[in-house]
Amino acid sequence: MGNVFSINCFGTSKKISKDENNNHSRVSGEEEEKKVIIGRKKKESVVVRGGESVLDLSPRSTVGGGGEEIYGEDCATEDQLVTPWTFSVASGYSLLRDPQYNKGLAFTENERDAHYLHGLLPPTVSSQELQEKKLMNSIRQYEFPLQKYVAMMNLQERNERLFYKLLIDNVEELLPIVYTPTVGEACQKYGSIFQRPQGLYISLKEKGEILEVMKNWPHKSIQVIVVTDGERILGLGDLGCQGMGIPVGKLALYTALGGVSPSACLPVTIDVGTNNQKLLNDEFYIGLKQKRATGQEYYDLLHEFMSAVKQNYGEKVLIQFEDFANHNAFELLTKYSTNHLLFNDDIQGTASVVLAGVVAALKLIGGTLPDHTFLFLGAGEAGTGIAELIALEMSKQTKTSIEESRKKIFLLDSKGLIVSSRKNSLQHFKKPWAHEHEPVNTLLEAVKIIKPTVLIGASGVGKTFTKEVIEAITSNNEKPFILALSNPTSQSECTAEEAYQWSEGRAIFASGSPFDPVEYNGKVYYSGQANNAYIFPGFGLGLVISGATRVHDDMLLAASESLAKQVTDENYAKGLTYPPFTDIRKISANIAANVAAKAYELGLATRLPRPRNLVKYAESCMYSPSYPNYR
Ligand SMILES: NC(=O)C1=CN([C@@H]2O[C@H](COP(=O)(O)OP(=O)(O)OC[C@H]3O[C@@H](n4cnc5c(N)ncnc54)[C@H](OP(=O)(O)O)[C@@H]3O)[C@@H](O)[C@H]2O)C=CC1
Ligand SMILES: CC(=O)C(=O)O
Ligand SMILES: [Mg+2]
Repeated sequence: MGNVFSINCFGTSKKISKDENNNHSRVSGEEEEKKVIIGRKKKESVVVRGGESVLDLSPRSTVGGGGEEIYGEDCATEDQLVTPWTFSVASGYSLLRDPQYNKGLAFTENERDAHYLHGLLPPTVSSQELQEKKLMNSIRQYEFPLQKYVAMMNLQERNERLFYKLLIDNVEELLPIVYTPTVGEACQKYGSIFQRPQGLYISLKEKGEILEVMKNWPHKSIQVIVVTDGERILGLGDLGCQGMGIPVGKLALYTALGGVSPSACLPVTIDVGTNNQKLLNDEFYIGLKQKRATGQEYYDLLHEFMSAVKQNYGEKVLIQFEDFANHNAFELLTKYSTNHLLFNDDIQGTASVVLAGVVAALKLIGGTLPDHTFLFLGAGEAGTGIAELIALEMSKQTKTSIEESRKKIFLLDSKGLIVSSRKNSLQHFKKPWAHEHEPVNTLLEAVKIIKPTVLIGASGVGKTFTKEVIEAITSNNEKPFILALSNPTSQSECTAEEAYQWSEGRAIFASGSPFDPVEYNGKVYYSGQANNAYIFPGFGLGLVISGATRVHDDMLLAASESLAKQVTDENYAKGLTYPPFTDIRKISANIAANVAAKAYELGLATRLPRPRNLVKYAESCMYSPSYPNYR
């Protein structure tokens, strides 16, 4: 059996084996498979993969002027198949098609010369700023948000740095495209708009082989994984495998908003089937066409996944559970949070962002946190998660028990107010909220009887904050704080316009998906976006930079405190309870620093010694989308 030798950057040589068919096997090893073009070397170009350079095996020209095609398909027959990846290609052509390194027209003359790019690009050399301007012009011309989403995803697949530059520089304009609300529509239509796969798909078919499947992912140094099983995608229900849009979108925010390097992010969708009949009937559906696996089969697959993550990426990779249905979400969180670095964004990230909004809102609505009475529509992951963190903070402030603090917080589910007479039939996460109270069937009745000062919608059902509901809360409060958290916009409990109109301009309002400013009675009202996107990127960065081993509730409080502190007088003057997303990288660095500080304080940080200035350290760790210069 012959061998090809490659030279690694430390000057030693390493074998690339050939299999029995004389095909070059993939470069193996645990190193990051990171390609850095290090320049022309005589007639071969050289690619460094994870500290190892591989002599170019790219095609030579053939008689007749045509290039020998890269993947050897020309020589494939039905009997003799070829393996597409057995040829390692390092040409200018492949550089242009590698989103991690591609710069498009921004490749300089020197780079074009060094990397065989002449002729493959038109003569103009553009700046990244000009590329950005051109792309923003083109994106703005699309009529529908979904078209913009597809354009952005294509850009991400073509030129990663330019994608992040656009997203960072135009965050308020593009966040609603790559994230809620448009990502919701994208997930619904994922099968039809599907072009190039993004993220890692792990289905029941991979049972017993998840570790092997994970090794197919090109990057080895993963720091953050966002994983969904697609069963509760925003407020849109079970979208099965098409939920992939969510981990992809969340991780784009980890990079753009939190500065975690894109190659350290891994989006995962676990496909155990779907109970969405419309998708099962859809010929373009991309997932397993079967009903959802449940019970032991489901938990075994999840367990194999969790074990494979630890085995492949180590103890310190952060796992974010996202958009699982609540009948699995709480159980998975309890089961794995003691032995993995993980959190559930819908339960915990949302809690942290809403607590921050409430604390900030005190400047506008008055009183202290324990002075307020909270009423939730929705007692699932978001509702009970938020309620629990508010109660925790209240009991810290009042030095009373959490049971005592819970008495100021009421939740309604689809069957009415959660009260003690329902206790036996309640899901376990609702039980702590079963107050001694007469049954109440509707939200309107509950608002009238309980007289909340803060109303929080986390039901996933749009239009449930009716005119009567908002009038009722306004009649009891000079300034009611109303949060319509459900996503996407179609599921929002009310619109900003409705909140301001029906409260006659008195409500302080925030929502999960963004609303434009509203003009009412000659005054412009601004509403904040109460979305966990404010928290998870900075929260995750804080965990990563401190080398945290576990997530602790006090870290969620630390993130929340930091976010609330960053609301400025200028924001308050506009009625905002969250700072604008335009400052999000600074906000994330501060959140990261507060979370990391808490990790050190709790003895849960392993990155030692502790950096003295954690904000500066967080900033210094953040990914920049500017193009590097290639030798
Ligand atoms: N803004 C943000 O950052 C976030 C927003 N969300 C949004 O919150 C919503 C809920 O998410 P999540 O908590 O995870 O979902 P869950 O499915 O866990 O919970 C939904 C809850 O709403 C209740 N509900 C449903 N319909 C009604 C109704 N008509 N009246 C009263 N209650 C009702 C359900 O009742 P029952 O238990 O009886 O079925 C359940 O308690 C989603 O739209 C999601 O997009 C979620 C996370 C973050
Ligand atoms: C924002 C979010 O995580 C959700 O709506 O599920
Ligand atoms: Mg979510």
